Amino acid sequence: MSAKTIIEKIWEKHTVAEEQGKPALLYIDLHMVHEVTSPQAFEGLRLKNRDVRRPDLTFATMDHNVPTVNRFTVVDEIAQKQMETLSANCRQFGIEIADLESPDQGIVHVIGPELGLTSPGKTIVCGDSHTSTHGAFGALAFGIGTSEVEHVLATQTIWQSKPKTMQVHVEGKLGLGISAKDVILAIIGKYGADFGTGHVIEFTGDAIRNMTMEERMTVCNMSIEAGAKAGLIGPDETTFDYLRGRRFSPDNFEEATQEWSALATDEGAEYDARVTIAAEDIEPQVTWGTNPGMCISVNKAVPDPESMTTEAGKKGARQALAYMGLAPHTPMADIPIQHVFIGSCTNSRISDLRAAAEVAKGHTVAANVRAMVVPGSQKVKLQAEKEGLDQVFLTAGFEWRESGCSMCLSMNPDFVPEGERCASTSNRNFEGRQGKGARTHLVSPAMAAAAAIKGHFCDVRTLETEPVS
Ligand SMILES: CC(C)[C@H](C(=O)O)[C@@H](O)C(=O)O
Ligand code: SF4
Repeated sequence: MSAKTIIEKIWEKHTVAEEQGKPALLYIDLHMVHEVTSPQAFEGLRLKNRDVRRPDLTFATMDHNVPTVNRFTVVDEIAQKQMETLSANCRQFGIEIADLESPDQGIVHVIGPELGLTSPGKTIVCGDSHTSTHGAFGALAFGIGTSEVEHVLATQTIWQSKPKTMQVHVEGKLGLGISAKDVILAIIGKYGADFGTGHVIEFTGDAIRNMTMEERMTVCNMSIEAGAKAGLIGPDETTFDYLRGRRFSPDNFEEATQEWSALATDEGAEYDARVTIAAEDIEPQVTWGTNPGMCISVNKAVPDPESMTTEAGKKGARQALAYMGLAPHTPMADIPIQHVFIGSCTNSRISDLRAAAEVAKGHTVAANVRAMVVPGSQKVKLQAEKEGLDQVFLTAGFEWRESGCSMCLSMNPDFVPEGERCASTSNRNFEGRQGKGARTHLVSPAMAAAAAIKGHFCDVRTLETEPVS
């Protein structure tokens, strides 16, 4: 038998039907649902008089539209309608939902792993691009469109063309104070925002192996920002330790771990493409432009579009700098910010909040800065409050919010006003992402907290920090 990657192993185990040169029909083990991309899909089922094939493999939450202050007072009519519709659909079709009153509510990609719904070897889909987050557990997890949501609801399968495979190898050891966010930004910065197109990425190497599950989720979350279909990491003891005892983890857990271990990419298996990056070269990253590939070390200056190697690159950089209101050669550390957002499915888990609190403790948010911390789920919020992190943030002058997608995208009351600048721990810095004319700079939680305190970007490694517990 030939050597296989974990990607091929999961693919083959889930193929229901396949014809040469055509997409394959894949079985889906877990379907996560949220309020934005599901209403039409459920409506489609009703119109065709169909049922949900496996409500037990479907799980819903509300996250995008949820206000993070006074969450029960939704002023936006569309938001209110989408949330009500999701509740009604889940009632009608017998799907479990983590609604606003549930202690399980949170961003869909935060709660899946928390509940143990996400596990190695599964095929996982959701009408949401950052479904790749779940790949951190060695699952094949990818975003789908609304018509595909309907197809999965009705059949528990999906048509998919076989993706190519790519290995992204992060060699060596990360420097002190370098986070998973810096790693994924540096990879996308080095190879561009589309190098993964058509591929599923497997992240490998010591730097990845040494990461916690939460850090691995940050890396896989942003594989979609490299253009990839999905990103994953082979499961190991770190994965099993995280999942042991979670609500939906299998009863025969130890047996399951043996099966999961067998998913590992075989020695000698070949990928369609391979790139590497040296961990020790990675510095704290900040984006300067309007896609996640436009990023650089905080200790460098805004690049000169004229230094780009292609005409398209020059044009793209010129446009990005015009939108961002930045001049070439400005040191990144000199750029003042007015907003800080610590949250999103990339960086709103407990370890992210701990990292930010460690920087914030004993400091005060700069006078001209509005900074907010938005936990990814109610569970994260509760845990943070148990540890006193909310008090650390509040004392330093940060706002402490309820869980949801919040300022990651302006689909709820949290947004950045036109022309203003935000240091954000989210995953997308596209034009208008955090509000019309808003200027987004992607950073890690520690770097965001440091920017909040200084009022401009700074290398977090140069700040004095205090342990929070
Ligand atoms: C609203 C949703 C469809 C969207 C996505 O697919 O990713 C959102 O989560 C995002 O991050 O842009
Ligand atoms: S936090 Fe942001 S990226 Fe994640 S699902 Fe919500 S809107 Fe999308």
